[in-house]
Amino acid sequence: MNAVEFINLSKHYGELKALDDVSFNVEQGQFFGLLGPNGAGKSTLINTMAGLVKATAGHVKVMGYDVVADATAARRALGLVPQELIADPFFNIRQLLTLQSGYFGLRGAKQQAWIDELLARLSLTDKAGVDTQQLSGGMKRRVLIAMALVHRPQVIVLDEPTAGVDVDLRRTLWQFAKELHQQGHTIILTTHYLEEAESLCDSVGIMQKGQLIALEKTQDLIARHPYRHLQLELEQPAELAGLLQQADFAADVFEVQGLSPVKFKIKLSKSITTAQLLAWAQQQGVALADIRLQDAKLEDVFLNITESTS
Ligand SMILES: Nc1ncnc2c1ncn2[C@@H]1O[C@H](COP(=O)(O)OP(=O)(O)OP(=O)(O)O)[C@@H](O)[C@H]1O
Repeated sequence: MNAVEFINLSKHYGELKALDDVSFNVEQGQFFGLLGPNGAGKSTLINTMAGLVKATAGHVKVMGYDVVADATAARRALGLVPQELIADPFFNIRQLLTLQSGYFGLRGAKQQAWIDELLARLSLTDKAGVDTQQLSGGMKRRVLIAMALVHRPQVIVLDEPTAGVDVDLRRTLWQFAKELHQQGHTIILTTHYLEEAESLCDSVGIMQKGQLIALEKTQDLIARHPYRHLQLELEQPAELAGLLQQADFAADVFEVQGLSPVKFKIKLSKSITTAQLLAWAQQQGVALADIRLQDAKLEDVFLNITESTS
């Protein structure tokens, strides 16, 4: 089953197409990364899903419920952790979470037990009685997460949750997100930290200029990337770029970056083998102190895709 369906979704602001006929699905149980450069349309897509932005055309369904026609059911299935806290500053954290529970008709001891668990998991237990206006930025971020999860939504959306947060909160957050995912929740994450996306997300979608330009399992997307990087350290300084231009595999060498007179970073085709490189170095009389081949990372793939389509 699909957790979220985006169906021919468009959002125009005058001439600007913030979303331009976007169609794709996020399957139930996925940890999905929504990536894209600034202004690509990620927040617009998420806000449309949460019913905060009205689409110019098209539909969004959350757990089968249309976010406009079945707004209440769709809202109940979704937990959005926004980038900023928009809440009454004069409530303390527990009051805020109890109030939020009330919006979903959730009351009683069982709900208070869940609020206690959320507070504990997000290291907020000590602060439960503190007014939100007295909280630091990182604490407010924790409250936002608790508010989004208070009704145990099936689909959890984390919109740039780690922008500007400290290492501790980052770890807490990822650990919690992984556990929620293991418990069967679908997680949609937008982030500019591609290392995080690579390690957490089983699938990613890449947006650019309001369109979806890639949608794939993270590992398949990385495996399809034609390049990798070679780190070379030489015993003696040498004009490596010139020598590589003469090699019979020169057409597969894309970039030679000198890090020092003896250290080089080379972008090359995956078709070149280590054996080929060693044979070439020996033939040229280039003595190697160290050789390291590094497969592409999600960041390389992301830059390659977004640069080639911009
Ligand atoms: N309320 C609005 N009025 C006019 N234009 C808007 C509005 N909201 C967003 N836009 C424009 O829509 C485009 C997509 O913006 P959006 O915030 O969805 O991008 P994003 O991918 O989330 O970017 P970022 O990574 O910077 O958060 C941008 O060009 C933005 O300026």
